[in-house]
Amino acid sequence: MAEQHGPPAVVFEGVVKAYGDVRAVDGIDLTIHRGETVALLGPNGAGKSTTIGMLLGLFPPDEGTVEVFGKKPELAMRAGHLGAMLQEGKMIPRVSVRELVDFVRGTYRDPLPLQEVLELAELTAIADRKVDRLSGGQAQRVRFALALAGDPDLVVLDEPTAALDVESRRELWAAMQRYARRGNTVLFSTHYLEEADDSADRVIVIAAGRVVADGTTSQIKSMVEGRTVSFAPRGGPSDGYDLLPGVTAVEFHGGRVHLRTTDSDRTVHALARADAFTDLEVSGVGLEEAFIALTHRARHREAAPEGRSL
Ligand SMILES: Nc1ncnc2c1ncn2[C@@H]1O[C@H](COP(=O)(O)OP(=O)(O)OP(=O)(O)O)[C@@H](O)[C@H]1O
Repeated sequence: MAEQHGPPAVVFEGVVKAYGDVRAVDGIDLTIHRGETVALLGPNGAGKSTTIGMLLGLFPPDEGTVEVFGKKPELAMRAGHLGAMLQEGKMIPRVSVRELVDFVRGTYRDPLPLQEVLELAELTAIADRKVDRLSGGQAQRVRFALALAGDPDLVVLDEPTAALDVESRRELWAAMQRYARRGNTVLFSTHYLEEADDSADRVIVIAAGRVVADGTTSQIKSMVEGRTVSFAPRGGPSDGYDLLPGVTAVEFHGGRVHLRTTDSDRTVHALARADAFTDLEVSGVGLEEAFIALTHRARHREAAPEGRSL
């Protein structure tokens, strides 16, 4: 992480945004420090785009405050601190990559040199090509170049690799990492833990409008790895599931006990010795299950802050 001078890159405090009855963002607090590369990870409809929209000052929160480098987002945007690459965004046809990038540079007070933008976004070789003749991956790198043109301190990318093939993803991430290595701050949203793992220092997991986990990729991965052992407890749930070998989390839903475990063999052996179950199932923990479990846990903590004892 770069040395900290001045206010953090991003601060959200108690931020809420609702669309009718849907609380798209439901009380988010977070701080992103200068120089961090942060992934906002979450399933469809988690609230990632709404969070990013408020961060860019596209619309205000209903409650709470958002600050970017200590300023309101609109002011940070106007001062050239922020560059954005959003999900949609048509490009003007019939101009070359170089002309388009140069045109957008011209709208900023203190832009990056043209060659530097083209190099950072790996566009030098295709600078003379018309923008309506590009592959999906190349067009996405042009959008990335446009986000960098004003030499922003923070660049925000909303699902930048959606609909890209593997090679185009790799090229876009390489471009993003080159920019981050200059000491800039990067925030991107994604559905994929692998992308976060390859490119981010930190992962903020959002589900149902809340931050449900925040840590390094290895911390987040350890929540996702392992297996779930679930069963109907014989004679009703009892105490001490959390003391079984390998068990890292215990949840109750649908009349069943769900144990997250790092060693399902030993967990199942211990349960069998205690003759504690019927209808046992062992399954891997995918990202979707991890999101659900994390969301469930966040809600549970809120409903019973002292936690449920077994
Ligand atoms: N303009 C809108 N009007 C009504 N509901 C909206 C609007 N924008 C978002 N929502 C709802 O708010 C919730 C959060 O949506 P958001 O787009 O922020 O999620 P997301 O995490 O970015 O999802 P995705 O990964 O699918 O882009 C969803 O339930 C969505 O349907």
